[in-house]
Amino acid sequence: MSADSRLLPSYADLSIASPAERRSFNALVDALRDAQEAVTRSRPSESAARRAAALLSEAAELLGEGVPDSEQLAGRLWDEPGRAQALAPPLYIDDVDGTSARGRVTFSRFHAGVRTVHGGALPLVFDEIMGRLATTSGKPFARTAHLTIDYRAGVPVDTEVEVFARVKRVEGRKLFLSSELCLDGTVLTECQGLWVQIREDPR
Ligand SMILES: CCCCC/C=C\C/C=C\C/C=C\C/C=C\CCCC(=O)SCCNC(=O)CCNC(=O)[C@H](O)C(C)(C)COP(=O)(O)OP(=O)(O)OC[C@H]1O[C@@H](n2cnc3c(N)ncnc32)[C@H](O)[C@@H]1OP(=O)(O)O
Repeated sequence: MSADSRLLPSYADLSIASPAERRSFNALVDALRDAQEAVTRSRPSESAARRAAALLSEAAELLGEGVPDSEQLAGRLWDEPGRAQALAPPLYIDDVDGTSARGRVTFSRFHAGVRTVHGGALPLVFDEIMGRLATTSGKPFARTAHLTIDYRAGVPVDTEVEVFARVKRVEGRKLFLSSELCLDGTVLTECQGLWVQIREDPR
């Protein structure tokens, strides 16, 4: 995937990894997501569960202790869905300008509560798209200060839904944003958020 700088936060650093390193790391994160989903969907025999656990442990051992967080790639591959970290659902951000953002996400059973998406998984997507909107187009680094979620209807798994976000108003360092997750034009979940631009960039 080629980076579109308009979609990236002002402080995004794409030079953190070479294209080959980015591709191979992203493939690893995809495989991790697949493993999360496969474990969630499975009801393995005792021996299959033990064998799968051994393979996953072997992968963790291969990766070792890791690097300091200032050098990790997870969460920093800005042009990859979900920034190449496996906690949040893979959000594709299609468009961001100074005042609005638009994306798509498909939740899977890994993120499900009872049949519909878990209420704790939805804020991951809102925080991600509003966080991106709060920090693109030359805006300084800002942190989430407050989120309010309204769950209007259950969000289905294995179904692509659209996510929209906009800046409602700016008061000094405070950015008030709103966002909603929609299926076929119906709002399923909505979120109001406050981002505060921090006084000093800690990174
Ligand atoms: C999903 C897993 C991801 C794993 C990723 C791995 C690696 C990542 C690597 C790089 C990632 C980089 C970017 C990530 C991109 C997106 C992430 C989304 C962003 C976040 O996920 S970030 C984490 C969660 N976030 C926090 O960790 C914030 C903790 N907190 C603070 O850091 C401070 O609290 C702060 C800075 C918020 C304010 O502190 P401060 O000292 O600068 O300002 P102060 O307190 O003076 O407030 C100034 C004015 O805001 C009002 N105000 C403040 N708080 C309010 C509240 N809660 N409700 C209502 N009003 C509030 C005051 O009332 C005052 O208003 P007024 O000026 O009118 O009086």
